Amino acid sequence: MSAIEPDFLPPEVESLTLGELACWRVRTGSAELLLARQGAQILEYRRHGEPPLIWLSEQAAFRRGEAVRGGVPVCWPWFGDLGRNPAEVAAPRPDDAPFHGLVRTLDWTLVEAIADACGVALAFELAPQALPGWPPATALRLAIRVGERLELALSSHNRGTAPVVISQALHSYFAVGDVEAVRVEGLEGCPYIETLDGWQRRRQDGALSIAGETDRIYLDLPPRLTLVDEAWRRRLVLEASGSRSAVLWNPWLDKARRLSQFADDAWRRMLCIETANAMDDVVRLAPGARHTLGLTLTSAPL
Ligand SMILES: O=P(O)(O)OC[C@H]1O[C@H](O)[C@H](O)[C@@H](O)[C@@H]1O
Repeated sequence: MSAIEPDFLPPEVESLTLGELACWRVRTGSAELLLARQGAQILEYRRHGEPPLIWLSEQAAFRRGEAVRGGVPVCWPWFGDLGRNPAEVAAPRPDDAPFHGLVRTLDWTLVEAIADACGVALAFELAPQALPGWPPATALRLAIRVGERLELALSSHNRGTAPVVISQALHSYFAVGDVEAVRVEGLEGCPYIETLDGWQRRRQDGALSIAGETDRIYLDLPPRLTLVDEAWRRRLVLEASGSRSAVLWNPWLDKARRLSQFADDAWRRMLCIETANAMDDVVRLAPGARHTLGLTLTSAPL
């Protein structure tokens, strides 16, 4: 695994520094992507002449050791509170287990940046030994393809001799015109865990509208979810692979005031739909096995 030297980046990829973070801006004929080395975190994605698809907080702080609010933080090798995960995920438990795992604040290595007629392909890697306190030898690679659409593929490869169980998420913050005028289709009839009411198991009735704080883990999902945005007259289509679960999150008014890097009224402009492997959908990797969590994002006018 060797890092790409800045001189070998294609002209579509520009290095820049935002606050304390090394970043890249990728410009293709159809879209622009901003991303940080820390966490291999996508910060923003927009197609030319359109509002952003992936939201970046107006109060984003670009600090070392802290995930940037917005974009697509990678949650791995556990999602959320480790203590809430199935016991098999919690097995190699570090003493101080941060929320959303270990990798969103580490520096990944950019190992690939290739431009072609359709866009730009990038890949980041994180070596197994990068995770002190978490012994399983599991290598991570995040492949990103940016152009007319955005494609993400997060691969976990168990290079050790013991099985590894992980939970994870591509914690995508989607930009919306007005969260009170969106609905999410594809969840109908699916079971979910209502984390705001004792982690009870419930079942979704109809499409989901957002009318208050929302923090749910949906299970048994179909591959396609659609975010219908009436205010911006567009639909975002999320095609997941290697995943049957997703976390739907909006902090609403009260939690917005408690969140870091988040304006009091920013809840109205975002909705997280986090393509995941969570709870019943955790990933079991036998020695030598590999799993890829994928998301393809497209959008079309309503
Ligand atoms: O503030 P963070 O650690 O980035 O977490 C932000 C959010 O992530 C997920 O969506 C969780 O389900 C939420 O409960 C949490 O508030």
